[in-house]
Amino acid sequence: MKNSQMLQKKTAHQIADVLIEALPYIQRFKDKTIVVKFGGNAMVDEALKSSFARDIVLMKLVGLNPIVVHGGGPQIGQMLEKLNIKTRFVDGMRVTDSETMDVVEMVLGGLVNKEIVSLINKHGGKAIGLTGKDGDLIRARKITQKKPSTETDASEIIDLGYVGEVSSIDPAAVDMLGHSNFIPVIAPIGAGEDGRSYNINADLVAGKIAEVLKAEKLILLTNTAGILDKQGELLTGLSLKDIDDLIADGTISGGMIPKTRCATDALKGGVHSVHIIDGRVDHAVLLELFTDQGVGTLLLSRPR
Ligand SMILES: Nc1ncnc2c1ncn2[C@@H]1O[C@H](COP(=O)(O)OP(=O)(O)O)[C@@H](O)[C@H]1O
Ligand SMILES: CC(=O)N[C@@H](CCC(=O)OP(=O)(O)O)C(=O)O
Repeated sequence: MKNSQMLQKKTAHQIADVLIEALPYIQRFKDKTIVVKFGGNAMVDEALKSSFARDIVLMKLVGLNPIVVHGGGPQIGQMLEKLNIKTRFVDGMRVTDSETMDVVEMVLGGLVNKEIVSLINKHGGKAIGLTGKDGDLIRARKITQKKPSTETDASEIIDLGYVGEVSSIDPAAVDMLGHSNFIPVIAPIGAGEDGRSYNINADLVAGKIAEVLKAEKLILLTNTAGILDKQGELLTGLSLKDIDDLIADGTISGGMIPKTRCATDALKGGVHSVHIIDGRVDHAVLLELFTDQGVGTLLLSRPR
């Protein structure tokens, strides 16, 4: 046999090995709901966006029920900059006045949502984009943030404007789509009791949706290898108690705070596992779901 033929044969066998490695995972997760949050920072590279979209299409084709929730923080930031509107964050939350809210709704519900929908469709899926307003999916309530150092001082309450948390989810629309041929793609905007739109951190929305849909897994893609310790080393497995300790000692900060808070809420609400994984890695979602190695940080309600 020629060298090139031998090489081809080896590659074919390697492909077969990979497929067989995936088989027990495909069987285990068949018909299970997997909520995947696609983060703004993991969303800036064209090739990665395309590999993400293909992962989602493959998940659906092999019988899983993927639900995509997306962010778009960097994209909102770019648009605000173009429009000369200043922006700032408090503990990972964007302070959102009425003008900023209009931009958030246009960018998340328009540009970003439709881009992801188009990419999934381009790769053979049938995605349907929703904001929390569609089908009355997400009701929001305004949140206020206290300055951590002066928790008892009422004058230190910071008004974040139109920033919300999820007050309720009506999963009917997502359930209907997910259990048919469609892949729901959700932008994190909620409707307030006052009829206004509220800007909700996408991780919080993903966590609540996972909880309400009784998802098997919640996968949060981000722009780091996972949760890192103070030396920058990846923490591969964490329990609820570990997370509390890491927030208290400042190891987890900034945008990682809402991410881990939503993870703990989801775990307490019955989601089996939460994975914080590196969205900068090609096919990160498939690696997590269908290979023995797993990637990133696995969060479980109790230590293993
Ligand atoms: N312990 C930690 N491990 C990893 N990242 C952390 C940690 N603490 C804070 N961060 C910050 O959190 C960021 C991820 O949050 P964020 O930027 O909101 O992500 P995304 O846009 O993907 O939702 C990381 O890029 C990092 O700067
Ligand atoms: C309240 C709040 O901060 N909302 C976020 C919503 C988008 C988001 O969460 O995007 P990422 O997942 O890309 O960070 C924002 O305005 O940036």
